[in-house]
Amino acid sequence: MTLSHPSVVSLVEVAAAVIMRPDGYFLLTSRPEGKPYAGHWEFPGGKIEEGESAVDALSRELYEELGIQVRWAYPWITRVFTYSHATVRLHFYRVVEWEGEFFAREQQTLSWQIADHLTVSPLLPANLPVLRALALPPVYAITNVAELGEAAMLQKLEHALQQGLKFVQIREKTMSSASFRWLASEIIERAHASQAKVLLNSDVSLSRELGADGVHLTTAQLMSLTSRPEVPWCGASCHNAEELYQAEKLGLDFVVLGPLLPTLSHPGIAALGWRRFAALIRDYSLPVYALGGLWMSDLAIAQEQGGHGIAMMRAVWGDQ
Ligand SMILES: Nc1nc2c([nH]c(=O)n2[C@@H]2O[C@H](COP(=O)(O)OP(=O)(O)OP(=O)(O)O)[C@@H](O)[C@H]2O)c(=O)[nH]1
Repeated sequence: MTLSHPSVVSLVEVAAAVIMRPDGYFLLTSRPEGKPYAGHWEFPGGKIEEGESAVDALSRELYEELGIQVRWAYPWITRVFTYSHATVRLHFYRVVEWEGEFFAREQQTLSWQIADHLTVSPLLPANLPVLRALALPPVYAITNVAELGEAAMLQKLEHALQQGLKFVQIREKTMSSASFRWLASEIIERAHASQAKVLLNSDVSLSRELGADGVHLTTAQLMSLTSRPEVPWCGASCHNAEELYQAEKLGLDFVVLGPLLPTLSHPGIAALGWRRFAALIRDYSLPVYALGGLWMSDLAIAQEQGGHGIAMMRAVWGDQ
């Protein structure tokens, strides 16, 4: 027998789908008349029934609502949100393969959208951070002037931007302040010309001064801060559950979790491996980049394990 208590708020478990086309567009649907928040835009999905897994609920709902059969979906982020009518825990999945033609079986309106340029509104309030998460690219490149030198670093950056790189962290611990400023300005200018975002490692005020898109916090900064720095985008380096929890508490936009495999930059540090990575981020609310000894070909496995993408310091710059 279950005893209910007035102070215990029941949690409604929901599975929601980011149905992602190869061009980056995803499907939003408008909530039909008669439901709470009718007319608001949401990701297709619905409540998980008793005894049902989240992924089974997702498949069932997408068939009922849209007439498609899910072929490949992986877990992404999980967010809890309190409405006046209920507290919901939304298990977001990215659906990348499906069969069948889309058909609005519940009189909803369908619209394919891209994160940075949404043309429909209003969204369900719980979905605003989800849209921000979707604006984060899958590959996060970390600069490596220490090994490449400045000229080669800039040349490799140009090449990677042409190949579609959209997210860069400038992390140079041994450069003089003047050289660092020069290099950072050059990187920001080139990246912005390609609509790529640039974060500076650790320095909030320099990031603002140089017009970067935000800051990547070191683990020590993450653990000592009591509030999120006021920058457009803010991520942090994490290695364990305690650090992941702190990043969530500060309301950061994403984290990098590693090392996945042993790396040259952090010799002797125990590697997590994919199983531990997946366990640490199960039901986590922020997008997570896997880091440490990875190649571009590891992106698929990182996403299968619930990651948002991969971060790379060496492999991303190639040997061109
Ligand atoms: N499907 C979906 N639900 C969302 C999203 N964001 C969000 O806050 N929710 C909330 O999650 C809950 C899902 O309930 P629902 O009404 O869609 O579920 P359902 O299809 O099983 O409907 P039903 O109540 O008619 O059986 C609602 O409280 C809704 O407000 C979203 O992006 N997609």
